[in-house]
Amino acid sequence: MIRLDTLQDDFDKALNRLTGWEESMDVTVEQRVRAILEAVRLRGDAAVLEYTRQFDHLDAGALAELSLPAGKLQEALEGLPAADRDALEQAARRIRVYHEKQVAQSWEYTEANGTRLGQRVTPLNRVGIYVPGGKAAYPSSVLMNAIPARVAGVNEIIMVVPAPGGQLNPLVLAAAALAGVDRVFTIGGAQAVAALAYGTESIPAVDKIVGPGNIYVATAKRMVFGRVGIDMIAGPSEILVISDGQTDPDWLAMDLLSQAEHDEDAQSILISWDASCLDRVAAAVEKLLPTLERESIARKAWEQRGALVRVRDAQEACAIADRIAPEHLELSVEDPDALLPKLHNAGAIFMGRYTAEAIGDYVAGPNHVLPTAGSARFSSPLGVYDFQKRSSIIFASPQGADELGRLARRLAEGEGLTAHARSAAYRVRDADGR
Ligand SMILES: NC(=O)c1ccc[n+]([C@@H]2O[C@H](COP(=O)([O-])OP(=O)(O)OC[C@H]3O[C@@H](n4cnc5c(N)ncnc54)[C@H](O)[C@@H]3O)[C@@H](O)[C@H]2O)c1
Ligand SMILES: N[C@H](CO)Cc1c[nH]c[nH+]1
Ligand SMILES: [Zn+2]
Repeated sequence: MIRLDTLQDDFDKALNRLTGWEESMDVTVEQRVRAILEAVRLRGDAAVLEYTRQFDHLDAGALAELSLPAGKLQEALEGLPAADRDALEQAARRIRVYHEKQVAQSWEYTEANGTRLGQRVTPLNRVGIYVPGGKAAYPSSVLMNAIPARVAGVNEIIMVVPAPGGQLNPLVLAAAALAGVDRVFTIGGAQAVAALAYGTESIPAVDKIVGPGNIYVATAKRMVFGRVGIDMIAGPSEILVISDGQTDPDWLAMDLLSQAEHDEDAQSILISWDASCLDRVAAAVEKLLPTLERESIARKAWEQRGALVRVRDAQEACAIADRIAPEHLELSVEDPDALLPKLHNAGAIFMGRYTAEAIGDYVAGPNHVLPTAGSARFSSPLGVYDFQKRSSIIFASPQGADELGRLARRLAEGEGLTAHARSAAYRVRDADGR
């Protein structure tokens, strides 16, 4: 963990070192991912099987063996303890209700000359959803990925999830049944992203890949963008807490650790203008770390990428948070609404002391697939809009063709594009279509 103070001389440099980790990222990650993508592109199923053996210690003779039949998903749902099923169903319902508000509708308007202009919204045809599974199982990510896709009306949802050593949490399968996933392959990492992007003998290429993952997954998605759509860079988790020093330090420490326990690459930052708050939370983190099941992951993340930042006031805290653009931003202060107008860059904002980031991870309703690594400056949470696309609609009446054709011809001539000018002019009354 690093301690920073905005009053120190090298504050800017230190903050950049802390958060600009993509630039300092081991170049071998990029090289390794590139090699995996290329192997899958050229050798399809065989390469996917090799990497699955290597990274997930899962041996299969053919990729078909890594495809889960729908019956198995339903069986998992029916076999859940009642309390688990109830929690999953309540989460699914809340996520669906929230996302239904995001549905965009087609629209159209008509001009006086009969020209009609509009935008047609249609769902994507086939999407790939990545559900992480290397260090932990994420049934919640199944719901967060698949429900907005279903709400948008996507035709086919193909899910990939690694099953290290062949182990798969039944909640993951049950969530897939509940959310209406069409096909599941137990593959993960860059090889799964490549299979979805390029297609293999057994896995059809998709139109877009969405979902969170570790640095290998996030890098692979970035590299296949263009060949397929992607939602965003949703890499290792991040939390930034702004505290006024009045929240129980154990609460704050556990909020920081909740994201640290995801991954050694996760990031947890606390910002406060109350120096004693930083000390109390630092002590609470040390006290609570040994109580975690995933202590070693959380400790590594806290040691490598954790930070306690002292600022002069709330205004400065917001300016720094905006600069970091964290995935999750907790405003653990008396009046979070007063800070909101000063904040622009964050995947999700958790308002007030009682709003633990963890409820957003599971049940609040908004999506937990969120931009990381500063990409909240230009990306949004995963949503129904990621699964819808828009086509412009243009209908010209004879009178509209006449009026707009004259203008278009003029502008086309200005560009020296004769065919454009004549194409428009053919529909202009009394024009000779020169
Ligand atoms: N930003 C978000 O919205 C969000 C949401 C949920 C989870 N997450 C993040 O998702 C991640 C989940 O990570 P995970 O590791 O548990 O699961 P994962 O499924 O993302 O990664 C596991 C895969 O990584 C690949 N891999 C591991 N080591 C490798 C190596 N040395 N070389 C090449 N490939 C390798 C393997 O193929 C393996 O199948 C965490 O970082 C978590 O913080 C982010
Ligand atoms: N915090 C993660 C997003 O960074 C989502 C998650 C799923 N399960 C627990 N947490
Ligand atoms: Zn989490």
